Amino acid sequence: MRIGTPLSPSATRVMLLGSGELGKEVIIALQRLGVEVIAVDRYENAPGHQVAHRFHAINMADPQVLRALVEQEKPHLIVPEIEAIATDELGRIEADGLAEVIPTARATQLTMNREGIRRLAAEELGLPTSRYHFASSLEEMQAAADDVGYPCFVKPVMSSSGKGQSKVDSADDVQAAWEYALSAGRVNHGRVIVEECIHFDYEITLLTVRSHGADGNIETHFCAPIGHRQVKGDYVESWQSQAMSDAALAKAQDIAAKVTANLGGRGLFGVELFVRGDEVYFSEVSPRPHDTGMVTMATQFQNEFELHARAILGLPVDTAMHSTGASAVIYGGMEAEGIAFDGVENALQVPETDIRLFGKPVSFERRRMGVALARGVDTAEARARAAKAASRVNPVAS
Ligand SMILES: Nc1ncnc2c1ncn2[C@@H]1O[C@H](COP(=O)(O)OP(=O)(O)OP(=O)(O)O)[C@@H](O)[C@H]1O
Ligand SMILES: NCC(=O)N[C@@H]1O[C@H](COP(=O)([O-])[O-])[C@@H](O)[C@H]1O
Ligand SMILES: [Mg+2]
Repeated sequence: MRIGTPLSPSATRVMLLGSGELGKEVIIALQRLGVEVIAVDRYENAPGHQVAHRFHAINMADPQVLRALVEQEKPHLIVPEIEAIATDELGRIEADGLAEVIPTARATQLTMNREGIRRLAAEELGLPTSRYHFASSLEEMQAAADDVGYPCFVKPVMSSSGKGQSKVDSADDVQAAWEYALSAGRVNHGRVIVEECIHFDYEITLLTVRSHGADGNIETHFCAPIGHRQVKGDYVESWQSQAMSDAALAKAQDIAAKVTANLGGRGLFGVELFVRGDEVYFSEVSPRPHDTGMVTMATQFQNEFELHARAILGLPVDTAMHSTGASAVIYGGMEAEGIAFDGVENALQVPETDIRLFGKPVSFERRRMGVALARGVDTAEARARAAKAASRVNPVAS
């Protein structure tokens, strides 16, 4: 792959589909390697729009609109950053040789729908997962919940960041969970997954990189496991590395290697796993950088965004850590446009900390607007520092 001067005809051109906080960092990493980047999102002034060579605000779920933009911009690589994209059209774009989809169009199709990735993992690859059923009506969901038992989790088949997800404690809660899934899912698909609750000791994201080795063959590299805590299906803090038994780590890496090998292509994947004792359960996988992986901005020589950029460009990668660290989310805390933040100077008084404010133009109560990063001698110190720094950043209406 040739990397030329950006905007020159010989430069590698990359189109990000989705340009939130994760895409913004990928764009910066790509630009540092001399790549020309076009940032696309559903709204103007998305975080990645603010740092790209060019940007567009389009409905990425509309196949014709997506196709027209790809034909206009002629990217060499398309890098999906969210799930809500016309992935079937990505398949046609790839098949027609218009651009290469990262990691593959098939991977984006399988992972945008929980049914695709869950059936692949559990039924084709035989990986351990929670017991589950899919349901398309309240009656089917009731039967599914009764079968997997209570408590159980209900999620729309197309959703992320916990949207539309409920923990159902008893049969009395089933109807409310069905209605919530239908109303809050990303796309109203009328279909949900009902999952047995795994009573895990801890959960991890295993960042897994598929990249070219010196001999040109694809190699699989693992980052150290990232522990995290979720509230209502959305991450609030993460740390690296999560202590694990050798047996559990080996199982986690084996699961991650199998699922990413099947999805194929090059790039970084976030493999989500639940761990109980030495048992490891596959939960889901993002074929792209992961929100909990923002901690790698404090802990690794090459953070997850740089690893993704390098892997997709066919460059060497190094997943080593230099420090123990943690991340803690900064929320909008209000519904307002163009908010500002007080207290950054107090936050940065906490030793070995840093912050990233994403620059989202509109704030919601629970919208992730930034993240605090911290290092420490151990994960307890790093977590306490990250949480303290995050708590000192106060959103204010401007
Ligand atoms: N079967 C389960 N057993 C126990 N906990 C679960 C189960 N399913 C989900 N959870 C909890 O809810 C969290 C979010 O679930 P999941 O990752 O499926 O949602 P999501 O909407 O895809 O979120 P994201 O896009 O942020 O990954 C998990 O990280 C875990 O803490
Ligand atoms: N769990 C997936 C995830 O964290 N995705 C990240 O959040 C952005 C959307 O944020 P928004 O909903 O605030 O627009 C996405 O663009 C991506 O960066
Ligand atoms: Mg998840």
